[in-house]
Amino acid sequence: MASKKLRRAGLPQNLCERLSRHQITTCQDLLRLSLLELMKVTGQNYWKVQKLLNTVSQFCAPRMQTVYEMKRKRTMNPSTAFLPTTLEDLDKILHGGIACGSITEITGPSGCGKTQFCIMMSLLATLPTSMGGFSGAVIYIDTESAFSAERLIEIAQHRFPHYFASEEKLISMSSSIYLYRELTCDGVLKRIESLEEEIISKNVKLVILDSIASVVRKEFDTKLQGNLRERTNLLTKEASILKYLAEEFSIPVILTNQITTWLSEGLALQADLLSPADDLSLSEGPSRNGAGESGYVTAALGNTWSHSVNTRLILQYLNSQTRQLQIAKSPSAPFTSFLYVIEKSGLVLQDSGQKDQQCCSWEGTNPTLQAIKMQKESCPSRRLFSETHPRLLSFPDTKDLLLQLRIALRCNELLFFF
Ligand SMILES: Nc1ncnc2c1ncn2[C@@H]1O[C@H](COP(=O)(O)OP(=O)(O)OP(=O)(O)O)[C@@H](O)[C@H]1O
Repeated sequence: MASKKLRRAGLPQNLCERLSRHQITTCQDLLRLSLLELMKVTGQNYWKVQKLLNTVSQFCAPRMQTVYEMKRKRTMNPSTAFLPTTLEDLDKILHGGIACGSITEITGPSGCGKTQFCIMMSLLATLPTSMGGFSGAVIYIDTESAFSAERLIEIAQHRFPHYFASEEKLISMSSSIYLYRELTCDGVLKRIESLEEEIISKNVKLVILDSIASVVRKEFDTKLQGNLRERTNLLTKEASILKYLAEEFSIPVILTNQITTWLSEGLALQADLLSPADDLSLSEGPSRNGAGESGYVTAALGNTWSHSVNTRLILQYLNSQTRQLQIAKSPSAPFTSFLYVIEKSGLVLQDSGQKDQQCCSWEGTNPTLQAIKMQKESCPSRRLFSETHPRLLSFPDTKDLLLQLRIALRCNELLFFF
């Protein structure tokens, strides 16, 4: 990764200092220079500069490893491969919890518990290894000013009442969570770019970005020409840095995302404006299944972004109390869903009697249809958006429909409207 700091490449200290006086601090800065320029800034001869270039190139080139090495590392130290969520059944299906070395996205409508999940995970990462934690620090990038220190303490005291009985433990836990409030895209990118050194110096074992979508959606109106490309470039850059950090330090990276409702003909409505009472079904991927379903809810930020995340967990409402957690995308776990509630101790899965856990094979099935089918089966009383709002979807002019829908939502007059 070219943004790696030269100081980490094993170059002599005096050379690093000399280069930094010329604003050359990363591999990228150095590799951009010609041999002649390098000879000038380093004061070294042609051969030494050639050697320097080789060292730096090798340092930032991606390293190859065999599957055997990968497997051996995980077998030798299985507790470092996953961060347990302490939601037992979920951990079992995920082979131990949130995977290290990759990006996990938590997506869902507003208020369904994404931030609660992140706060809970940040607490869990600080726990000692004997309790399933990573005994490390956490970097929490908050783009919505949603993080609550009081809530963190409440979850800690109710989830682990014995361990957090003393104030000392609470202080130690809360001092290992480093919170950054970044309210602009530029701020988020700069923060992500500067994480490498912090991860090393603070012994960081988990990075959380809550949420990736909010700043991006605020700043990029994708209806304007060129904005979509710029937004995709930014997201791809952020994803690639976060993936690099996850892999390089073998830590989990958790991001939250919002949802978008797609109506027919590609018109999108930001569904995070909607409340649970609006009873929108949430499915992963497009639900145009030929049955005339022209409205669906999906994770925001588009298709390219969807490919950037390794694991996607969807949180959604079933009713005002009970919610559903779905493993919607995972390289190693099947599509599964669980029921959960949010309590003082954070997210709690419903007991096995009420648990809504179903596994299915993806082979030979359309994942979208499978998701919709499972959702219908798991809660027959809930119906798809297109079923509950047939008149809405047969509205002749989609632009007009969208306008009316937005007005109805703002005026809280959905019932009247329908
Ligand atoms: N102390 C608590 N006890 C029980 N439930 C709580 C408590 N605090 C918050 N909640 C629940 O958590 C919900 C808020 O969840 P959260 O803040 O994680 O939403 P979110 O998915 O991050 O939403 P957004 O996308 O708008 O940020 C509340 O609606 C409430 O149901």
